[in-house]
Amino acid sequence: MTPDIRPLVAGNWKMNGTRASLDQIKAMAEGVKGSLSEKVETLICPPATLLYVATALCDDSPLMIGAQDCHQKQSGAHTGDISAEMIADCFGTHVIVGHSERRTDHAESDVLVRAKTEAAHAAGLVAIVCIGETGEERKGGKALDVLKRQLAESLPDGATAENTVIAYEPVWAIGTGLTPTVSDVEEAHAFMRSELVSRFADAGGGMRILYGGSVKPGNAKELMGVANVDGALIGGASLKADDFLAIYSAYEELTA
Ligand SMILES: O=C[C@H](O)COP(=O)(O)O
Repeated sequence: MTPDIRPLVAGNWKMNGTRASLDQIKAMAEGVKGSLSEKVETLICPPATLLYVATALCDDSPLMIGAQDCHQKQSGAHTGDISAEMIADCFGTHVIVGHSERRTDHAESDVLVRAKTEAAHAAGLVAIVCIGETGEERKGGKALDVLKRQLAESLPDGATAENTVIAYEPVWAIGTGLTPTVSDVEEAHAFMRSELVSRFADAGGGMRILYGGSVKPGNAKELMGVANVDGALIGGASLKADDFLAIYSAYEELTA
């Protein structure tokens, strides 16, 4: 955690979820209604097909709804894509950009991620910008170099603590059940914080830096308690309300 930064517990449903899964969002929306929500923000990013109906379900809940990607342009001939404006039009508040699965499956570069981040900002959305090294890069001692490059090239100059969240997701930890050691997480987050402060000054000091990669109810308290870890970006464990709420509840003790 970082003093004075309100953590964000965010779920990324990836290509999972149909209308039948809306019950889980309903349960999450109810489950986050207590007083902890004043200290910790929550967000679920379902597939785009569920975005509009999911935001309607969260009308009277602090649970926010976001999207998993956006196109860098406002509109036009881009079959299959959705724009940041469309997400805002569905009452989405956030959009994930540069997830490693997008970088790999769709060859997305840092330059493109930066353009998508700018598009998100222009539409009034918070961009959750994902970065992280591969297993090979970590083994080769290059993890921090990769983070430095991705931060420098994926973030636009207009990034602020209000419009941008960083999500550090070591690629080798995603969906594998593996997590970095606490000291590796601490080192990576301290490094990202110093990079952000050196480029964005106070805004960099206030930007949230989430950890993502095999976050579960069983390891949430330990990971979320690390210095400069300002929340989580959760994949598999965000599909079920019980797991998501158990991770969120780790903050009961952390913020006590
Ligand atoms: O966006 C979420 C991450 O890719 C983490 O996924 P995971 O929690 O299933 O490892």
